Amino acid sequence: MRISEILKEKRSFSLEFFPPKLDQPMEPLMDTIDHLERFKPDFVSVTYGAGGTNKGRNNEVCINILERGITLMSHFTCIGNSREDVRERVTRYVNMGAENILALRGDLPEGWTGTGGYYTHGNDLIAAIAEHFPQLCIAGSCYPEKHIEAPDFASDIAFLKSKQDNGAEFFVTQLCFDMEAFERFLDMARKAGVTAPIVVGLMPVLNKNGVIKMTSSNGCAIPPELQTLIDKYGDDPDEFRKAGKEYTKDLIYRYLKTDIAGIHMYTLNKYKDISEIIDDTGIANA
Ligand SMILES: NC(=O)C1=CN([C@@H]2O[C@H](COP(=O)(O)OP(=O)(O)OC[C@H]3O[C@@H](n4cnc5c(N)ncnc54)[C@H](O)[C@@H]3O)[C@@H](O)[C@H]2O)C=CC1
Ligand SMILES: Nc1nc(=O)c2c([nH]1)NC[C@@H]1CN(c3ccc(C(=O)N[C@@H](CCC(=O)O)C(=O)O)cc3)CN21
Repeated sequence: MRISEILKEKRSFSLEFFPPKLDQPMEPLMDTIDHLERFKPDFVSVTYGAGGTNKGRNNEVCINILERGITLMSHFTCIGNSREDVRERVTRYVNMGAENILALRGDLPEGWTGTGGYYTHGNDLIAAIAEHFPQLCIAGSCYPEKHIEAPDFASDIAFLKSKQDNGAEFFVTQLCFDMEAFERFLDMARKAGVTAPIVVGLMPVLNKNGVIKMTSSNGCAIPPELQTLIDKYGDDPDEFRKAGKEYTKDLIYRYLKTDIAGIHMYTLNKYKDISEIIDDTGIANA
């Protein structure tokens, strides 16, 4: 199903998985999906390896999701893809039966200054996919705390608007723990004419290093409450996870009070804590 159609009817609840590295087995991920399938997510996304290291695994996981009858949205990036590569890979993806795609520039591999491919940014990739694959529902990404490379908010939001103009039908946000920043962003985007639904990308707080790595590499703030958690339980992974789950649930409640189109939760390929968060907050039944 096209996700844009789902978003017309309800607030979505969705999950994100990443393919295992090439030398890792598929079973743990399959086991995770087996466990999380019962929540009947409106869709699931599958990430796409930077530098193309696990593109093959992305395909495998996508096929599996479709075989399960779950609505799929694969990530797809410009990194290292010529014009022909994009045409070929997206054609293969459409032929699998997929109807949705998250079109991204992608993370630049260490030392790179550009995508090393024909397209240079999310917005031109979106335009190309929209032109050649009108049957696909295209999503783009957006940045409540602005993209780390963007010089200012105004330009980042102008590029966001151009993604919509180029054919993106909805957006998924970067992780954001700072609710005030999020509300400001939402306001700015709407004022700039971004009318498409905005689904929140949500990173569960389960592991100190994961949180620090993702926030610092993406230029996201660690609000005082989260910093307190790090200071208090940083040396005790179990206690951190316990407190982090409560923090995550609270974050979800706060997001649900805002004008968002859905919650897209990173599963980090784990199911126990994720299931607990979904059960306790009831987000799967909203
Ligand atoms: N937010 C999300 O849900 C997800 C984000 N990502 C990551 O997000 C990152 C970037 O992907 P996108 O959002 O597609 O990047 P993007 O191309 O939209 O933006 C990247 C940077 O370039 C600037 N920019 C955008 N269009 C431009 C243009 N036409 N000319 C000059 N500058 C422009 C932006 O302000 C930003 O600083 C990657 O690191 C990707 O892997 C990955 C998965 C999901
Ligand atoms: N810049 C950027 N690149 C991405 O690939 C990306 C985003 N942002 N934001 C949205 C989603 C979220 N993604 C991710 C990817 C990894 C972790 C993470 O915590 N990884 C852990 C390892 C997890 C594990 O293997 O158990 C880490 O320590 O890197 C979180 C969110 C991928 N996506």
